[in-house]
Amino acid sequence: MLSPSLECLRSTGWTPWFTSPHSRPSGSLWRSPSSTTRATCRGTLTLLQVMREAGVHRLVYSSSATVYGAPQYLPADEQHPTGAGLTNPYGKTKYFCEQVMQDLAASDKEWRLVSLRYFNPVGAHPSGRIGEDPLGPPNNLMPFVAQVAVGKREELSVFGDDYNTPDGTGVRDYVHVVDLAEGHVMALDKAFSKSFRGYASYNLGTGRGVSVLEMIEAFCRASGKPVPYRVVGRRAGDVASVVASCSLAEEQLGWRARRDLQEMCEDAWRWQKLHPNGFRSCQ
Ligand SMILES: CC(=O)N[C@H]1[C@@H](OP(=O)(O)OP(=O)(O)OC[C@H]2O[C@@H](n3ccc(=O)[nH]c3=O)[C@H](O)[C@@H]2O)O[C@H](CO)[C@H](O)[C@@H]1O
Repeated sequence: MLSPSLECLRSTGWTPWFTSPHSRPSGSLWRSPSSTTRATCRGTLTLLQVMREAGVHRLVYSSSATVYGAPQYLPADEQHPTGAGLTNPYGKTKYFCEQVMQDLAASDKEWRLVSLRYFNPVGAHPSGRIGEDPLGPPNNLMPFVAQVAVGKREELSVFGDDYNTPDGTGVRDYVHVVDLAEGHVMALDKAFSKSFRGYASYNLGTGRGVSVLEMIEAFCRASGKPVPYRVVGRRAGDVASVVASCSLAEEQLGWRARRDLQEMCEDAWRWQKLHPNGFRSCQ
């Protein structure tokens, strides 16, 4: 199993490797926690093993704000404890992989490992040609809202309005996918910089919290379409608020999110409107 990957790594030699979440997780991860663990942990461990065998030591890793669990303070910075009170299996796998990378970096000074803790990636490429195409009903908020706006689904279920937040609905730090992509370029620069060795993690968010109701309102404004919704019970594993402190990424990577909520909604809507059936609409 390892040999084709090993060959590929050896031939490229210097290439840093990314590993991404196997899919946008959420409700589905509760239905099959063991496959989430298998896909995320086994894939990362195999990749690290193959990299070591091939003498490739640079990696930009896709981690998640979920490693903070229910945050003890906000905005959560990189010093915030991780691993305690994790609310879902996906967060546990990301925490575990981060721990393995820290141990590797401590055991061998050749490693240069950069872990990016994504907050809530949303939006689409501004061209409207690349966007999110969930398989089945979307588990995450923005793609669901987009499918309601385009008429594919009747209404959104708002998971709880009794949280300790300004309007009672969950607050998250949504970040435009293009900002996120730019964060990866900066992280690559870091992995290649002469002064960097070992392991570092960075939050990628905006530092601004947005509630579910604010998101619905912003999407209606961007699309000019209504988004009917109904408040239902809380979703298992959800926390009230998660907001990033991104000053470390700004200081050490030179990265800052530049796109606001309106732009996230406009770009997601452009993609959804042009591709009501996702990538199948491209054929
Ligand atoms: C519990 C859970 O699975 N958390 C995952 C979900 O985080 P999040 O729960 O942060 O993201 P999300 O987009 O699923 O939900 C954002 C907010 O919208 C609310 N909401 C969401 C969908 C919906 O149909 N109605 C609704 O009200 C939800 O309760 C939350 O307050 O996605 C992240 C990636 O982006 C991480 O993978 C998290 O592990």
